[in-house]
Amino acid sequence: MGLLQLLKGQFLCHLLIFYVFLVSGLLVNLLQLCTLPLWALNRQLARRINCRLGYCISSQMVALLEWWSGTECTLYTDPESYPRYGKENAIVILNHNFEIDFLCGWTFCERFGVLGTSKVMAKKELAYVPLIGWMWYFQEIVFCKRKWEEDRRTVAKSLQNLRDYPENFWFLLFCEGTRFTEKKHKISMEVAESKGLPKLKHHLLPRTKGFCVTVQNLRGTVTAVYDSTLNFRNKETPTLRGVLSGKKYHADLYVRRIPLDSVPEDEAECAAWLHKLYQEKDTFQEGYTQTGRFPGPVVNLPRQPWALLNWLFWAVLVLGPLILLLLQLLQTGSTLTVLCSLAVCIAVSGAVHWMIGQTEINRASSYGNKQAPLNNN
Ligand SMILES: CCCCC/C=C\C/C=C\CCCCCCCC(=O)SCCNC(=O)CCNC(=O)[C@H](O)C(C)(C)COP(=O)(O)OP(=O)(O)OC[C@H]1O[C@@H](n2cnc3c(N)ncnc32)[C@H](O)[C@@H]1OP(=O)(O)O
Ligand SMILES: CCCCCCCCCCCCCCCCCC(=O)OC[C@@H](O)COP(=O)(O)O
Repeated sequence: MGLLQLLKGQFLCHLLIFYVFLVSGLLVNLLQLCTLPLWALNRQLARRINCRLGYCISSQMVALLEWWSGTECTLYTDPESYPRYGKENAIVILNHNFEIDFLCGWTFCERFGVLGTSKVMAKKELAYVPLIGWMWYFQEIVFCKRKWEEDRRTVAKSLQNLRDYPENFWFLLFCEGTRFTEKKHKISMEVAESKGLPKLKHHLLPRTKGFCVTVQNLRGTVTAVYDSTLNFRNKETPTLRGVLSGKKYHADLYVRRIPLDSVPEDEAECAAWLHKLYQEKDTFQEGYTQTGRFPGPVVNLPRQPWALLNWLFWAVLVLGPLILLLLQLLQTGSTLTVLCSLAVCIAVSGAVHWMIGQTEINRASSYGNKQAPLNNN
């Protein structure tokens, strides 16, 4: 094991990385708060500023994946569609099997220049995650409670807000609604059976309402659906803890561009269209498990330096004062101040632990663990 690799596994390094993330994130959240009056005066300018501020936070996690862990992300896609990525508004559909799938999604956003504007339909609970959840509020992320009676109005309203968004954005939908577990898979296949739908091997049965409401509300704003299927080589099961410890993973992503015009307008037809799409996705995953690759050619998409430069900027800004403080503490600090500093370190490491916990599948919600009652409206 090289010295660098040894260093990447050290708790002190993780603490420093998290310190930069935490302090810079809080500063960015504060700046975002300061833009509140601007929303009333010049909404479009406020949105553009918030995209860039949000980028300062999310790109730190991308830098962690690309530069710290050195994870490789390979894109399989049709070279004719490729030039349009990042230059149009799109709905992205992604399978939800991995703890770092959102991070791989962000990496692709970064490479196509839409990281600051990336959007998602996220469960409401994530709005309360410090830094990321607070940042999302200013980035106009669409939150849902996964209770259709309540979501149908609020989700449509949030989607309508995006109709005059000033920059190109990708809107991510995990139509399965929750992360894949064997138990959730078994139950959702019972639902599939009761609806006369073919069984899926690698996906949960997609929830169609969020997709249909998104298409209805963003038609005319979004031009395509990017059907994206993610997997990892050699049956890797990547984790955020692994990434933080410098473990290198190999992600493969297959993207098909589907013009939005070909998605039916009628709700029942739209739902059937989505079910068919997931059956196709399932065959791609099956092919991947058999051959280790997706159909279609590989497009070379090198990592960009911006995420790393952003991290270095914030690291210089917030680590300098910390080092000065620590030196002063060592010279003049009483036992009490040293103990207080230790307590702060313990609190910070507790915060990392809790935030990483949000990404862990074994701490996933119970959503999808039992059949929701059949809904006819
Ligand atoms: C490639 C590049 C990538 C680019 C990345 C771009 C952007 C990145 C940006 C950010 C990255 C950060 C990512 C953060 C991740 C956070 C993600 C989440 O939080 S996922 C969870 C939240 N999102 C969703 O749930 C979306 C999908 N859900 C829906 O669409 C739902 O319909 C809903 C709108 C949320 C409503 O939920 P509800 O529970 O009320 O669902 P339904 O009404 O749909 O449920 C009833 C329906 O489902 C059938 N049913 C019952 N039980 C099950 C079951 N166990 N499994 C499947 N289906 C079930 C039931 O019969 C009803 O069927 P029907 O609709 O036909 O009546
Ligand atoms: C440089 C950065 C260093 C940072 C170190 C640690 C930072 C930790 C940051 C935590 C970020 C939290 C973002 C949460 C995104 C989680 C996405 C996710 O996967 O949500 C799950 C939902 O889709 C479904 O929920 P379930 O029903 O499966 O339950």
